[in-house]
Parts: sequence; structure tokens; C-alpha cells
Amino acid sequence: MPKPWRPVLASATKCCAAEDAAVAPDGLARCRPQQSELSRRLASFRRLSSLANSPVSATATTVADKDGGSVKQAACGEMAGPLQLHSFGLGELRGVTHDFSSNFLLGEGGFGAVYKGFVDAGMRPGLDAQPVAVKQLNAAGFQGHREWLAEVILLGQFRHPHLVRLLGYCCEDEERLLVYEFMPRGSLENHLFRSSRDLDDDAAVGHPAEGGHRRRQGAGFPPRRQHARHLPGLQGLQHLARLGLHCEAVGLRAGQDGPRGRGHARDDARDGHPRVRGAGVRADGPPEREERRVQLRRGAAGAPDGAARHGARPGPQRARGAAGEAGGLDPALPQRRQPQAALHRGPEAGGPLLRQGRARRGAAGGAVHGAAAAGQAAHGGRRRGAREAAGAQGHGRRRRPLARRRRHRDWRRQPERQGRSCRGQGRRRSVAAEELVVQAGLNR
Ligand SMILES: Nc1ncnc2c1ncn2[C@@H]1O[C@H](COP(=O)(O)OP(=O)(O)OP(=O)(O)O)[C@@H](O)[C@H]1O
Repeated sequence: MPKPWRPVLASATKCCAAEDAAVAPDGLARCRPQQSELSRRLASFRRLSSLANSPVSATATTVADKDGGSVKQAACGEMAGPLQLHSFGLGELRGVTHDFSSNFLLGEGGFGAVYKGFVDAGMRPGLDAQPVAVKQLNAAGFQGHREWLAEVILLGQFRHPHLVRLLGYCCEDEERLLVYEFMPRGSLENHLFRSSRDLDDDAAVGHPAEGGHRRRQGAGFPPRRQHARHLPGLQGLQHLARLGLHCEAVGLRAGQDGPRGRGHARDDARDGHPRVRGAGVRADGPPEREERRVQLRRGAAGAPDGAARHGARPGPQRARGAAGEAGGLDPALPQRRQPQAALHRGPEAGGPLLRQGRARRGAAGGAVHGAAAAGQAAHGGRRRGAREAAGAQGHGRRRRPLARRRRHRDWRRQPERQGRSCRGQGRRRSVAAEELVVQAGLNR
């Protein structure tokens, strides 16, 4: 009659004597085994590992751990019994990881450094040739033999497609290592909180001669959608991560002082994330300008008055189609355009005489200002063409609609604005990202 199992973690919780407990900088007490403690544990583990290396025995064996408790352990030299693990020598793992070369470093966690390696087919019976991740206990860290042992015993018993598989371990002198199957796409944490470029970097770890090398690690942007598709059940978390991206993107676009700047926000937006436009708002700009920008954002994010898809911006094609075919305004155009266009209806076309922005360029149905169209056709550049066309009409520069000019004049004449130029003070206001997200309707 085999002895009943003793819960592994019940003994694991009391992992060291009170005098061994160290207080970490974050204020949490953690157990850090002292040398004497390690030697004691080593003795108990040697019994375990000698059994592991012994000839095949399919019978489960009970091995005493250091507290005199017992954990059920099978002789596993040939992958038999509950713990189907291979025991590796330190020399073997050195060979596998090119002597723990920094070129093979995958990352570092609380347990210690993790290296990539390759095991050959003949290394152990039943062990296929494959890449592996070798985790080496950091003797100066706050984890020790007990955590290592718990990992060996727990992960050694489980086989599940969603769990990384522990292939083996090494226990030599004071060295404690764990050998896992290699996960080419990195950890779940990375998928949730780091950029695809970092993920690609992880996959590229290896010797330069093999085409892989380590470039960089570190915190990055939330992940892109496609990287989590293959991870079941991550959609909800991905959604949260995407919201995080919005906040960050808005913050960057508003302040322009982020680590990767405007271009990065654009890159991420191209990958299907809602794009928040025009967050760069001048601190000294007229207040209505900011409101208008927020309106635009609301449209871009797919609100009822806006474009149909995230990031979709009504471009010249859509504006042209709407103006030409229906002779009216494109309902998908942001609200900002409509009043302006309505002010300038062309008599012959019966449609809007679109005088500003992209919609003006090449609008069909003769609704384009003739001189502007000629200028653009001759010179190509939209702005330059418009400016020259305005020059041909006798204006020094393109004029804004009268109502808008008046509004701007009134704003300039406000007492608190006296003595300050309204141009050229390009200090950008750092608009709180959350506020913009709420205004833009992205917080759904
Ligand atoms: N099986 C694996 N395949 C590929 N990479 C891995 C594997 N295991 C770990 N890594 C890499 O090593 C890094 C550190 O690993 P991990 O976080 O598991 O270490 P740890 O010491 O167990 O951490 P902690 O104890 O703090 O949870 C991971 O971010 C990942 O990049």
C-alpha cells in the first residue's frame, strides 16, 4: 500500500529558518538560504538525483526531503514514473548553451538567467533533438533550492499543451538548473506588454553564426493584435492592452516627448489600432481649435458622426466622390468640413464650392475654384498650387473664411492676449491622455 501523498507546497512554504530570511529593498521579506542551509539541502537532493540517475525503475519511490517529509518521486533515468525528467550534468548544459554564452541569453527572472541551447538526438534516450531553455539559479538571488525543487516536482508531473514542459534538471554541487522546452515566441508577459519588434528579437537569440543574435530587450509598447491570435483566451487582455496603447499613443502625440515619438504612434496605428489624430494642440491656440480637433478624433474613432472604421480618414477620393456624385456633402466627412464647405456653394454646380483642405483638390462637377485648380494642375503641390492661385487673385496668401478670421481677431484682442503673438510659440500642451481618450470616445 503506497503512502499517501504529502502536499508538496505545504512544506515548500516554510522554506528557510527565520535567521535566513532577508529583507529585500522593496520591503518584502524573502528567504535566502545560507551556505549551511544549501549544504543540508544538497545532501537531501543528492538522494533524489542519485535515484534519478539510477537504472530504470518503474516503481514509484518515496524520497525524503530535508524536513523529513516525503515527496513521491519515481526513478526517472529513463522517463519512467510520475516525474518524467532527465537529469543533466553541468558539463552537458555548458556544452548545450555554449558555456552559458551571453549570445544565448534569453532573459532573466527572479530565479536567474535563462539561456537558449540545443540538445542533440543522442543525448538521452527518449529526448528528441530540440532547442531548450536552460534556467540557471542565481545563487545571490532570493530563490533557492526549495523553489527549484518545487518547480522540478510540480512541472515534472504535468503535461499540458498550455504549460511549458520541463524536460530535465541539473543539480551539481551548488548549481541548480532547469531545462525547459524552448518557447520560440517568448513569454506571455512579453506578448501582453512588449512590442512585436522585441518579440522578434527574442526569437533571434542565438549565435551570430547561426543567423541569430541578441539585439535588445526591455520594456516596450503593448503588443500588436496578430501576436496574440494564437494564444487562446487572450482577447480580453489584448483589448485592455490596446486601450493602454491608445493612452500612450495619445500622450505621445499630445506631448511629442515620448521615447519613440510621433512616428511610433503612427506605426502602431497602421496595425489596426484606433488612431488618434491631431492631439498636438498648441497651448496658445484659440480654444475652438482644440474642440475641433477633438471632434475630428471622435469621427476617426468610429463615432456616429465619423468615419466607419478606426483610423479611417476621409481622403480626397471620398470627398471627391461625394461632392461630384451627389452634389452634396459626404456624411462621412468630419463635422469640421461641412460648415466651411456649405459657405461656398458653387452656383453652376449646385454643389459645394470646396475651397479648403483636401476635399477642394480636384472635386468633380466644376465645383472647384478655377484658379486654384489651374494652379494645382500646373504645379502639382496642393499647398503651393493654392498659394499661387491666391496670389493670382491678388491675395498675398490664402485667406481664411471671413467668419473664421473674425473669430480669430476677437480672440487675439482679448486683454490677456495683449502683447503676445499668436504665432510661433509652438509649445505644445500635454493634454492628459485619459481625458483625450474619453473625449474621443475610445474608452468603450
Ligand atoms: N521555455 C522558455 N522558452 C523561451 N524563453 C524562455 C523560456 N523560459 C524563460 N524564457 C525567457 O527567460 C525570461 C525569464 O524567464 P522567467 O520569467 O520564467 O524567469 P523566472 O526566473 O522563472 O522568473 P520569476 O521567477 O521572476 O517568475 C523570460 O522573459 C523569457 O524571455
